[in-house]
Amino acid sequence: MSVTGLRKAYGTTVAVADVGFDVRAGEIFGILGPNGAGKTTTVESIAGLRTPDAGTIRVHGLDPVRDRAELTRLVGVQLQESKLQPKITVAEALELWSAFYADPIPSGELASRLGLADLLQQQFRTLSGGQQQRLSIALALVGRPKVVILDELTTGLDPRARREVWGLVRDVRDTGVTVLLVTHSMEEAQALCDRVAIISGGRVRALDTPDGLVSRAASATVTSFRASTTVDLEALRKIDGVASVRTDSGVITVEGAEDSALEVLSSLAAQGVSPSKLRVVEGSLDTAYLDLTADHVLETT
Ligand SMILES: Nc1ncnc2c1ncn2[C@@H]1O[C@H](COP(=O)(O)OP(=O)(O)OP(=O)(O)O)[C@@H](O)[C@H]1O
Repeated sequence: MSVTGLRKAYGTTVAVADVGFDVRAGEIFGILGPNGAGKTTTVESIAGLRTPDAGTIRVHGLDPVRDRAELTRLVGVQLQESKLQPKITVAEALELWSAFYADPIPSGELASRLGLADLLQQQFRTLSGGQQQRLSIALALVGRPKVVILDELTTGLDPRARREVWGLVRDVRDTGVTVLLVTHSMEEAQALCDRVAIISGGRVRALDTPDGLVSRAASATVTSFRASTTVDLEALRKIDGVASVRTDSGVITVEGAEDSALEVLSSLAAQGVSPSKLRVVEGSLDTAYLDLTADHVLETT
């Protein structure tokens, strides 16, 4: 799947200014970004649900606008907050969706794959958040798609239900389906995605593996320690690659590039300071994300 030069404005608001990326077959590709970044507009354009103003999208060679009918057979979509009729049962929803496809996955098989077998007669309104999400993934998979689009899949789920849903998404990927996942959650992107595009202000700001994004960020390494003697914090701030130095309740924390910890330790040695409770940890996607999405606002036409 490839997206090049995608642009979409609503009136004077430019939701997507210029977005491009390639998604490899069989990967979980994450689209991460703050509210209003243009994520939903991007994936709904890929699904053929919105018409871009400019740009080229190809999904297995198909143009989502021109080849809409064929595309719907190839792409399964679970859209943001997809709500079904409250009284529809799980079995009825699976049957209804199956009717759209020539060769659907049999309902019983799909229900047991997604842990819905005991819930078939239950009405949608009585399902828990996690069960509703499992059903929405099932509905996205009914037509044996090659690509599934999942938009804010685990928003509002408790930690156990989120992990369960993540396991299901990995299972889907492991059957060869390409997964395009929109998320706000750094933790989700780090746990689940093979590669992540960070979108902000309608543009791709970075695209890499989660680990690659962390190591590229200004705060790839976080070094913290206590010291019984005074530390020259200015000397630490001047070290090449150090992004920030702060003190909180006697703990000094230095964030910096990947190799900054060694430099920090040698500066402490030169100052005659021996640190205690020394910790050196890898920065998280959280800090990388904040570095990469700082201060981007949407453009206007
Ligand atoms: N149908 C629409 N009509 C008018 N403006 C829209 C429409 N859809 C989106 N927008 C605007 O376009 C911008 C991008 O919205 P979009 O939903 O694509 O972002 P998002 O990254 O998915 O946000 P969120 O994380 O909040 O869902 C926002 O400013 C939004 O208000």
